[in-house]
Amino acid sequence: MSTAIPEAQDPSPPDVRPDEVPPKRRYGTSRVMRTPDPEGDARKVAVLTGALPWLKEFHGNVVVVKYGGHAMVDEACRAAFAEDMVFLRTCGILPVVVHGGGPQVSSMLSRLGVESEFRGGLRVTTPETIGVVRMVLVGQVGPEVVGLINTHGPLAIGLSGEDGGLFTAERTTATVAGQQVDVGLVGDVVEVDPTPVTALLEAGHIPVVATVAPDRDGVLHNVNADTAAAALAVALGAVKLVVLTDVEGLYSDWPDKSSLVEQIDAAELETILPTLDAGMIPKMAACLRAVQGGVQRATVVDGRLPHALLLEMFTTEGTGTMVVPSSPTPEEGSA
Ligand SMILES: Nc1ncnc2c1ncn2[C@@H]1O[C@H](COP(=O)(O)OP(=O)(O)O)[C@@H](O)[C@H]1O
Ligand SMILES: CC(=O)N[C@@H](CCC(=O)OP(=O)(O)O)C(=O)O
Repeated sequence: MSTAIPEAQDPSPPDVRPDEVPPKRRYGTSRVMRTPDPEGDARKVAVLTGALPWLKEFHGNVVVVKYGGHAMVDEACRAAFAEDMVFLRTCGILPVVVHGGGPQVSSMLSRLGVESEFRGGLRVTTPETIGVVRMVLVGQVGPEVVGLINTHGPLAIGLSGEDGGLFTAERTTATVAGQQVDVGLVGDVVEVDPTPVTALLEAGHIPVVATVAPDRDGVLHNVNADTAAAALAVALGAVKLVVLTDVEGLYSDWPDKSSLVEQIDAAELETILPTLDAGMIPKMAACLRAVQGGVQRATVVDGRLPHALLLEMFTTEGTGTMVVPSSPTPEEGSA
């Protein structure tokens, strides 16, 4: 008995939408003639082969990407961010997104007639405003980030620190001029149960995490997204934490733009941390926490530049500020 060969159907794979059919090389009658461009070709080949060591290094590993609220404002950048996440996943890397949304929370509070106050980079959060923080992060920004990624196919799934016991928070304070000051219902992450995130990764998804979390008594806390991203990166054994924000990186002499720090080790960062200002405090503290917790690299990258993340991850030069573990002292090195 012969098996009937099904008639040839539309050759496009079913998950490619008609308006997204990638440019194809054509064989047969409709050939597109290329203009010879040996220099251009050599550049393309150099970029592709230059990415190989990084593709090998990151393949099969978790990379936590903190997507800051200030990096979400431009449409082209949002689309590039979504492409980058899908690019990583398609390369066999496991991206986990932890999103912020500070400006979006502030704008909602201001529509409700509430002025935002930050101390040491942390939002002063009251029993009245925590509901607004949850509504904006879990109900608005999270689904928007999921939707952006899912224009490429059903990859992203959103969850928050409340889901599946992901985060347990503990009330924390902010540091202002060396003093600990109260900021209300703001938490640090003291426990992570990564199971809900690893289950999504194993199922081929891109988890998108919003950062509100209950404390041990079930009281909801507002967790800074940089802090949560670092805690999650450590718990997942991520190889890298990438923080997308609205500056080129860390300036040693803020706001002097010529003082961009390309690389800093954990010991140096620990020393300068008390001198930092505003939003950079939780951000750099998070990078420090990540590398001290075993994440090999934590980088702060300018999310206003489309595809800065790809540049950072797949080129030797990288971009932004990279935090690396402290080099061992001579005694430690010889031990
Ligand atoms: N030393 C510094 N280097 C870079 N940026 C700094 C520094 N000190 C303060 N900043 C400010 O921190 C901001 C980033 O923090 P934040 O606004 O909280 O970002 P995000 O919303 O991405 O978390 C920068 O836009 C800049 O205004
Ligand atoms: C305690 C605290 O400050 N929480 C932040 C959570 C969102 C966040 O971190 O957003 P960005 O990453 O965009 O700054 C806030 O309420 O603004």
